[in-house]
Amino acid sequence: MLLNATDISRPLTPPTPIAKLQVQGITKSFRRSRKPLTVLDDVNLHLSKSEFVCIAGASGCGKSTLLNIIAGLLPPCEGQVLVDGEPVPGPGADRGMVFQSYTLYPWLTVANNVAFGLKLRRLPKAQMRERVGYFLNIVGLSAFASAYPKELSGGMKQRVAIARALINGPEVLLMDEPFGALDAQTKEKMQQFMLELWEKTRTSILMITHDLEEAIYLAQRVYVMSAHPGRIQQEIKIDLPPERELDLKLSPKFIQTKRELIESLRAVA
Ligand SMILES: Nc1ncnc2c1ncn2[C@@H]1O[C@H](COP(=O)(O)OP(=O)(O)OP(=O)(O)O)[C@@H](O)[C@H]1O
Repeated sequence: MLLNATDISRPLTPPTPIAKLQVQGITKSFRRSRKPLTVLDDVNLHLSKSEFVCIAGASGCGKSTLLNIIAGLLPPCEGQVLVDGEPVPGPGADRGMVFQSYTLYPWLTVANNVAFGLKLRRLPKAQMRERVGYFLNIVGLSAFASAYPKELSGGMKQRVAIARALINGPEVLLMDEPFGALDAQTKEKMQQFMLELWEKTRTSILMITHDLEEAIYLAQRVYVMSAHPGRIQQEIKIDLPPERELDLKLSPKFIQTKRELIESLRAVA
């Protein structure tokens, strides 16, 4: 279902009474050649509890900038980010982040990479071991606890990064093109893995992707961003069953949804 943005200064779908994540009026400018460049202009969106939402948009429209602001890694010029109705002043354990590039520490084992955030929180060792074991099991890497990142495939590295983000019990998992560097087959496996993970954990997930099929396959809603400046232009509700197998990608409804999304992206190009 395609919702047109008649007034982009307002959120397209009103958030549930208290959204898990709310982005209100975010504007961001950078200085380029001594002139201000507005990259994001009055961006509003929300993520409900246990929802999986994707953001799609042309390269350079400000998706990563937006996600970095939500993560608290960049300050906005205007606007605010709220988690459970509370404004967040900077980075926090309530928002876990997974980046496109592999960000594991090469000198640490898989288990120690996953445990890294917990070590900063000085949890007791036994509790730490138990939590690491639990999340390694969730991402299917129990057998690789003692391996080093160089011994892992790209998909396995991203599963470690996801476990590392989840172990801190974030309210929201933020993912910036996490499978962008993977080959098509591994990517499909990771998409299935993400759906299984989401079913198991019901974590609220906000994910950026260039891949329209990926967005439709994974998300319940897709925000389409326009560029120069970056704005939320449209919101597409993905009206597909919650249980999704790969064959769904060949169904008429999936193809129709993809067509809507392509047209939506063309309209904002
Ligand atoms: N620190 C910075 N200083 C100046 N300009 C920046 C900075 N960071 C991002 N930009 C500019 O902001 C715009 C948006 O960049 P951003 O990386 O957020 O886009 P994107 O939609 O994530 O792109 P892609 O899909 O290619 O990753 C680009 O024009 C980029 O050059």
